[in-house]
Amino acid sequence: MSQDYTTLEKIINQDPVFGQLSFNDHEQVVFCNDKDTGLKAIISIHNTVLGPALGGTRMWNYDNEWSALNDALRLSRGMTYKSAITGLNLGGGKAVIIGDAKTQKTPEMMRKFGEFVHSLSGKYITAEDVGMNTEDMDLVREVTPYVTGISESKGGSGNPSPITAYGVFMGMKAAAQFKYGSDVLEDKVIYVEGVGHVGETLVEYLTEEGAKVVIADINRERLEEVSSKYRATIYQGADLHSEPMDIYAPCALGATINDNSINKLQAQIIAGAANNQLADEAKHGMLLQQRGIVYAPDFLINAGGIINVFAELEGYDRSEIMRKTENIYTTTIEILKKAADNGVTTHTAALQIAQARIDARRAEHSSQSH
Ligand SMILES: NC(=O)c1ccc[n+]([C@@H]2O[C@H](COP(=O)([O-])OP(=O)(O)OC[C@H]3O[C@@H](n4cnc5c(N)ncnc54)[C@H](O)[C@@H]3O)[C@@H](O)[C@H]2O)c1
Repeated sequence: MSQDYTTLEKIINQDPVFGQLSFNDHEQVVFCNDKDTGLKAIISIHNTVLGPALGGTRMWNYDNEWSALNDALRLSRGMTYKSAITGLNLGGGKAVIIGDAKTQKTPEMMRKFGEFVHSLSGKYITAEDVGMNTEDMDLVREVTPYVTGISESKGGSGNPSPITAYGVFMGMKAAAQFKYGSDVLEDKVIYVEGVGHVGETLVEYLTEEGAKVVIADINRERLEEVSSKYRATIYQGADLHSEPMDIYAPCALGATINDNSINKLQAQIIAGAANNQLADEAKHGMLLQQRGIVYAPDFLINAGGIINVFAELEGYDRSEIMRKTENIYTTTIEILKKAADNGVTTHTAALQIAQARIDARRAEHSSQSH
């Protein structure tokens, strides 16, 4: 069941914190408030069984605080499974800052946020997400070592988005191999929704391969820029999800596969970078399965970025990062097959593998402590 957190009555009638549906065994949630800088942030630590909770910080002008909390909870849970399925020794965490990244973000705010991250002593390690860039992470680095995705000039690995895009491209090709028996994307009509850091590089890969790429974004400047660079067609209509297409690549925010969009979708494959694409994992995953639409699980195919920032912690080796990211192709094929063989949704198949790894590590920990 998807959660409706938009009416006050519904919020009051549910237990407003631990009882809400996005709360799913999260270990710790930290509310960060600083009047001087205007910082209002939520750090959500979902799980640290496999290692410290690593996940980016998103700055977004949320409709309300409830919506921000839900985003943090859902995103941090996704990070747990992303790292687990990718074989990284990391837990899942994520932070959100409430506000407009264009007009409200200041260096003072970023440093203050860094102090809150530091107060968790490494249990949570941050990075960039929507509304953040490497310069912001450099500011956080001034006050805490628990940050990744800092500039190359400062010893970091820089912007992880191109690697994320490469992983999404690999996942998309794997889904095409599974669906069409060929992973060649030439002439496929592919809609990329959101041409920000990841979307743009994905468009580059797709146009290089000769796909017919259509792009959509709420930011007109981005559209013009990406369109002129890669000769991608700008979507002019008002209802992208109902357009005839082969592949839909959600690369903006989450939950675009929802009650409104799902029955209109004409794509045969969904493969994109956005986190939490399914508004309701069980229900919408099942509907996609019933409609024969191959859904490449988001947390599996968008793991390139976390592979990249993890390498920053472990010692940066670009060729190893690219190899691990390329491996998303093989893992995606395995998961799509597993889902088909077992009659479960692709999301469930991926989740089961990730959960098994966490459970095994938890069992190891508890046997060691007895
Ligand atoms: N950057 C990474 O390495 C990385 C890694 C894993 C997952 N992701 C996820 O991928 C997605 C994109 O990340 P990014 O770093 O490219 O972010 P970004 O902020 O650079 O780009 C997002 C783009 O989406 C556009 N957008 C927002 N709402 C939209 C809407 N309703 N319709 C169309 N366009 C819309 C924005 O204008 C922007 O251009 C996010 O969901 C993020 O969480 C990113």
